[in-house]
Amino acid sequence: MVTAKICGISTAETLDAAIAGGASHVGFVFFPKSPRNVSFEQAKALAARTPSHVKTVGLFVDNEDDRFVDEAVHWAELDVLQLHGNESPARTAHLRRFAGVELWKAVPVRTRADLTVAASYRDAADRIVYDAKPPVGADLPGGNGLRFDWKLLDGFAHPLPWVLSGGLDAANVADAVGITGARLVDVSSGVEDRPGVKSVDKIAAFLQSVARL
Ligand SMILES: O=C(O)c1ccccc1N[C@@H]1O[C@H](COP(=O)(O)O)[C@@H](O)[C@H]1O
Repeated sequence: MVTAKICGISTAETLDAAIAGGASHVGFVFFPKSPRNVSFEQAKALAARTPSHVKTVGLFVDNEDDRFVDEAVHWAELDVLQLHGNESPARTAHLRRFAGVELWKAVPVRTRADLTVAASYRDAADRIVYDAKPPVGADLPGGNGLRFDWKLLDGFAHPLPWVLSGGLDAANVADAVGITGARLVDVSSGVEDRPGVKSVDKIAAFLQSVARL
């Protein structure tokens, strides 16, 4: 069975579409530069609307403020902390202990050599999120709708359970899963009409594609 996370949710309508479509996870972005950024209050209200079988994920990027991360996670009662910046293994391990919830660490991928970084998070994270490495100078380290060469994962000895992300959409997710063997996929841009504006129809179509796998 393949499950899916819909990331960058900021409205009740799109949250409901993700839940109705069978998402296993929904993500809330706490990164002011992102068009999907949400406040503590928004995240708390959305998380409270989410049934317990759907796990809630708070996404942070290079946040130095332990208290901000901890308060966001606990105030909104989130299940998972996703770090999507340049957080070192030591910083990742620290935040995992501090927040006391499951932790996912993003690893940016353009070449096979990039994958070797994942092993350094073996004792620091619970899951690796493979995402496309953004171009130099990009505003966001993720959520850019860019994919990497999925064949790079062929034969790779994953150090931890993992998530496939980067440029997925309803039309390509079957190929992505077929090539990589991913059991959990994560999408943001591919279910939007424009950056930060999620589409109920695209969320439904993506989750239908995943349900057919
Ligand atoms: O979604 C964002 O705005 C975001 C901002 C900063 C870092 C990561 C972000 N999203 C994550 O990026 C990947 C891929 O997204 P996309 O489907 O290619 O748009 C995914 O893990 C999102 O959770």
